[in-house]
Amino acid sequence: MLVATLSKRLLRVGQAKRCGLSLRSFSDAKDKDLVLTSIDGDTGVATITMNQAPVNSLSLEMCQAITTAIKEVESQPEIQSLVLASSLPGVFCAGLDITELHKPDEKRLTDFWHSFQQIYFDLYGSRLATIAAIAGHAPAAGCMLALSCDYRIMVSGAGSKKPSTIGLNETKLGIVAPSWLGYQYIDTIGQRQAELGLSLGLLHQPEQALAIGLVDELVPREEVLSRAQAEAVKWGKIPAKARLASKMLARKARLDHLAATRKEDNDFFRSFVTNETAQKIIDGYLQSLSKKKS
Ligand SMILES: CCCCC/C=C\CCC/C=C/CC(=O)SCCNC(=O)CCNC(=O)[C@H](O)C(C)(C)COP(=O)(O)OP(=O)(O)OC[C@H]1O[C@@H](n2cnc3c(N)ncnc32)[C@H](O)[C@@H]1OP(=O)(O)O
Repeated sequence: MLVATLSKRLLRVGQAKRCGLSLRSFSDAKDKDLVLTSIDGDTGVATITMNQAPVNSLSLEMCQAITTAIKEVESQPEIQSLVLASSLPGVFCAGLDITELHKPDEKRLTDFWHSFQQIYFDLYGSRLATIAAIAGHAPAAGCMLALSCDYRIMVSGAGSKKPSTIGLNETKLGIVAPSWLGYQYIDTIGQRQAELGLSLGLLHQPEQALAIGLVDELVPREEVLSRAQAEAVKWGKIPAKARLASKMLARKARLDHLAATRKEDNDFFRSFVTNETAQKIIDGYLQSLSKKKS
């Protein structure tokens, strides 16, 4: 459906190359592709679409695929803006893939957290203007992806029986968000709302998320992607160097801090997750997710 809706406006690889662009289009995508990248040939806006059913959870491979896609787009000097979207109806990204944390292999766990940190560097620090098209749930690390963008457009909850939610719900699971993610939250919604949200593990419905500044706009579901792409065109027209310098005013110190403490952060994560108590929590949480289904 998404492919059909968009393909008219997207470049095939050959066309992209003739325009000096060399990204894959949706029409070249294989079902196994974890993310799909396309460029609108008219506007030059790139769209990276997360495509890992059922919930776009961030496995090691998914994190690496997102990073590769961002780097691929960034390597095209003509492209100034990027939309991050999901191909799944109702879910933007369910956060970290919890199965990565369950009885983990230490080496893979280290690589996994490294790849998650890398998304923070690549997306939060991107030279591109980045717009999140949040047409579904975005808990925890899913919220982090949205927070790492410059502008967030979410599906409206009006009239929906089960509105999508966004927020950092880690404490509800008995865990704590890493400090760099916590600071992203504070920097975006302010100290008080972040304290409330983090302490209570709140997942906000769209109207509440808009009220506290966690997202910037709400639109009906069918308009989320097109509205994000239109916003990306607007951001792409701002002089790039000035736009990037302004972004870095707010973000550079945070990025530098994680760069300087990256290994400690990974060591802490690894020792936290492999601890027996955390493993019990993770085990229980995985069971509760599958029980919910049955
Ligand atoms: C939990 C302990 C972690 C310990 C970590 C320790 C240290 C520090 C790290 C701190 C940072 C954490 C950041 C995170 O991102 S933690 C992950 C938080 N994410 C969530 O709590 C979301 C969980 N998922 C949901 O709430 C829902 O799935 C949903 C996103 C609202 C979508 O709902 P729905 O459409 O109804 O889909 P289902 O619930 O039926 O799920 C379908 C399918 O997907 C599996 N699944 C869902 N989420 C995850 C996930 N995050 N990781 C892996 N798998 C997930 C779910 O189990 C179903 O699978 P089956 O079809 O096989 O049953």
